[in-house]
Amino acid sequence: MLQAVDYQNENEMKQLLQSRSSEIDPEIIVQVTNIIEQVKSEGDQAVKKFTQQFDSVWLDDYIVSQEEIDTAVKSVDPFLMENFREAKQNIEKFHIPQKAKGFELTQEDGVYLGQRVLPLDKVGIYVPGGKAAYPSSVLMNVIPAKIAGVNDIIMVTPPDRQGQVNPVILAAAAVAGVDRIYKVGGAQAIAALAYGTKTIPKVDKIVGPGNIYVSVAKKLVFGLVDIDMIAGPSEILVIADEAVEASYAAADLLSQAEHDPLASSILIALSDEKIAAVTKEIKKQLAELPKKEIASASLKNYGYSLKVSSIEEAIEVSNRIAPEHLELLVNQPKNYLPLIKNAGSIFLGYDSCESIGDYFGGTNHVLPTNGTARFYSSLGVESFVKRSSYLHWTPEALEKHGDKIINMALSEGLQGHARAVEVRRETYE
Ligand SMILES: NC(=O)c1ccc[n+]([C@@H]2O[C@H](COP(=O)([O-])OP(=O)(O)OC[C@H]3O[C@@H](n4cnc5c(N)ncnc54)[C@H](O)[C@@H]3O)[C@@H](O)[C@H]2O)c1
Ligand SMILES: N[C@H](CO)Cc1c[nH]c[nH+]1
Ligand SMILES: [Zn+2]
Repeated sequence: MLQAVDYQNENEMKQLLQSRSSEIDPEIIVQVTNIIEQVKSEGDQAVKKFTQQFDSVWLDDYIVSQEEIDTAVKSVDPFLMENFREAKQNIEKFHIPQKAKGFELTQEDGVYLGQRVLPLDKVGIYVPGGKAAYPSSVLMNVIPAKIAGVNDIIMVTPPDRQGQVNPVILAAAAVAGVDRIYKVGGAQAIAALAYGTKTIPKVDKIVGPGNIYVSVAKKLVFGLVDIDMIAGPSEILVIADEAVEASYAAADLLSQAEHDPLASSILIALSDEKIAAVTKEIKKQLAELPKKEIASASLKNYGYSLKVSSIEEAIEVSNRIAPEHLELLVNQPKNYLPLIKNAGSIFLGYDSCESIGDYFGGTNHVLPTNGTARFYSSLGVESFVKRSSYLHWTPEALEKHGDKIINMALSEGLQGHARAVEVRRETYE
């Protein structure tokens, strides 16, 4: 159920670290490139053609109307609508302080220079269709964009065979404040957002998870537009001390395993007894899960247990793995926070299960996976802004420092750069 790994054995650790990184099938790259090229040249016609081919529905008009949104909102359980609104408030509270401010420096001789922080104008949000519709992901993607001040938030999501979008997704989009919604999914949706069609505007950045066709398309259009990250299957690493209830650790490991057969769940504990108790609990709880086939496939392939001799050692191992979610189910968890270097989001203490962060706590659940927490951060307000710098110089400053600029330009053989300073200085008398 959980494969035991000896973390002091370099080969076993290496295998654990590499176990899910896989090459992309070249045939998929060719197929997605072809879809992108056709959307680029044929626009809406190609979008409709691919929607018919892959989603089995022809749509003359693929804009979601206000009426469809209103009907969806009315159809959703009022308590769930309340939950969305309260979650929104919590997500806003956490994300508002992320707003970066610009600055300006004033120097001698009337020189000033500064940096502005500007929101992106248009952002495309991909919301997966398929079996698992996550309205919580709509909130997590849209709310930071709103706080950043993005002008136009455009959501794309595949239609079902009747040409409809899941009402819960539309309701979450209404709560979050999406500006427009289109019924299109897959690589054709990404291409439409990157190049624009008569119906869909070209955006500056595309965010949101999706299947392999969506991920490959995002990689291929990166550069023409920005993208957030390639969010892979979910991961959780639980560090359990001797005091934690085995049922807590087991439930939390299963909570991510139920997402995907490729999800990864790792338990690090201080004794064989604790590992055995958690494993026993996993078996018990698994039997009661509706998604038991997915969870057990995930645990079979990517479920691991490691025994260490201290919490500090557990954190060292976790830093090497750089998990998407790290739970510290230990006494006095905050004492260990300074030791954690690589983790997408950290959950501190026995009562802080990861699902709080998935839905309601306020932190973002769009997080780096597959070891990329070493260098990527979670989605946030900063994902939806850009920085722009400015500078003002005066004749006094150029008189004083012009020689240095000329000298540096000439050292690079760039006469033209030097000249731009010289022509000005020649006019100062
Ligand atoms: N990290 C997260 O927060 C998070 C949240 C939700 C979902 N996900 C992931 O997103 C993915 C959702 O996948 P999905 O398939 O259910 O929905 P999706 O919306 O990503 O993909 C559906 C689209 O794929 C396209 N497609 C399907 N088969 C194709 C084919 N053979 N060739 C070309 N295009 C094809 C279709 O156009 C269809 O509209 C899953 O991998 C899931 O784990 C991640
Ligand atoms: N845990 C997922 C990200 O890894 C996000 C999610 C959405 N709904 C439930 N969970
Ligand atoms: Zn989750």
